[in-house]
Amino acid sequence: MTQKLLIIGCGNMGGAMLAGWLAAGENPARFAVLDPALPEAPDGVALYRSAEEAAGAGHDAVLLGFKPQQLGALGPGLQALTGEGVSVYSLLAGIMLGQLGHAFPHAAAHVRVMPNLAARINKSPVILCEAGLDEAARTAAFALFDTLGSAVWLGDEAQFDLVTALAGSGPGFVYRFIDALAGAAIDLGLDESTAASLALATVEGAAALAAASDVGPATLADRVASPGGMTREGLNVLDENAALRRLLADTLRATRDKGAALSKGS
Ligand SMILES: NC(=O)C1=CN([C@@H]2O[C@H](COP(=O)(O)OP(=O)(O)OC[C@H]3O[C@@H](n4cnc5c(N)ncnc54)[C@H](O)[C@@H]3O)[C@@H](O)[C@H]2O)C=CC1
Ligand SMILES: O=C(O)[C@@H]1CCC=N1
Repeated sequence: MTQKLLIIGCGNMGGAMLAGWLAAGENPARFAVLDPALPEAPDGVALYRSAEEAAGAGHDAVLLGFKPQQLGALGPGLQALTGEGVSVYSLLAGIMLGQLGHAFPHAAAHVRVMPNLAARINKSPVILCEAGLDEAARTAAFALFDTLGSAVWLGDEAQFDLVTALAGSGPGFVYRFIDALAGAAIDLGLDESTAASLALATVEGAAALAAASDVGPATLADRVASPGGMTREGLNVLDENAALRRLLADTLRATRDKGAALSKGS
């Protein structure tokens, strides 16, 4: 079981995860941060500015939270922090288990971890894919990340970029949808603040209802569309030639394919 986790790069995503763990009641002393630019760490969490300083953290796992493009430059300087007995958890989009193994050859295990920003409120799916964990360590890793929402193991690493597009990048697409919904209402004559608050409240309520419901979103959509009523006219626009689905397929494809480019260093 991970006793102490050193977060290397604690920006938007690493910071959201740390906030989620602390909000769930984890002991701050279980965490330490290595980040040269973070202004301050939460109370009780040690903050180191260099790998040399962080060598005293007493950690048994690291969470890589810097940019994938930095792996080549930063990897060699992190060897002393990723030695025998240390598990490497990586948030680096596109970077494959084999590349992590090559970059950190002495680590006990390598794990790809894909959360999203809702980790901050313990509502993130967290997709996991590993090499080298024994059964007890797998159970402990799952429990650690499940605290941030709902962890799930992915058996086929070839699908990791696709699930990254869906669940890691996904909030970005949902935020665009909220803005587009509000923007469309503004275009049709509603004032800005009414449009923004109604769009957000509608998406929040609809998602919460879908999550609590024993029927799927398609059935719920049909329940919204009263026979002969207004909603069906709008659904028809979204459904014509699978317009929305095709747009989202293009969106996920472009996002997924960037993962392969990142793994090649671009
Ligand atoms: N932002 C998101 O929603 C998600 C991001 N990710 C992954 O998380 C990682 C970080 O992304 P963001 O948090 O968005 O970026 P960010 O730019 O907000 O955070 C990166 C952090 O790395 C730190 N850093 C830079 N150089 C460093 C060094 N030499 N040593 C230690 N730390 C260093 C920066 O100071 C910064 O705090 C990326 O690999 C990304 O693929 C994964 C899932 C979702
Ligand atoms: O945009 C990115 O590359 C990262 C990965 C998933 C969400 N943010």
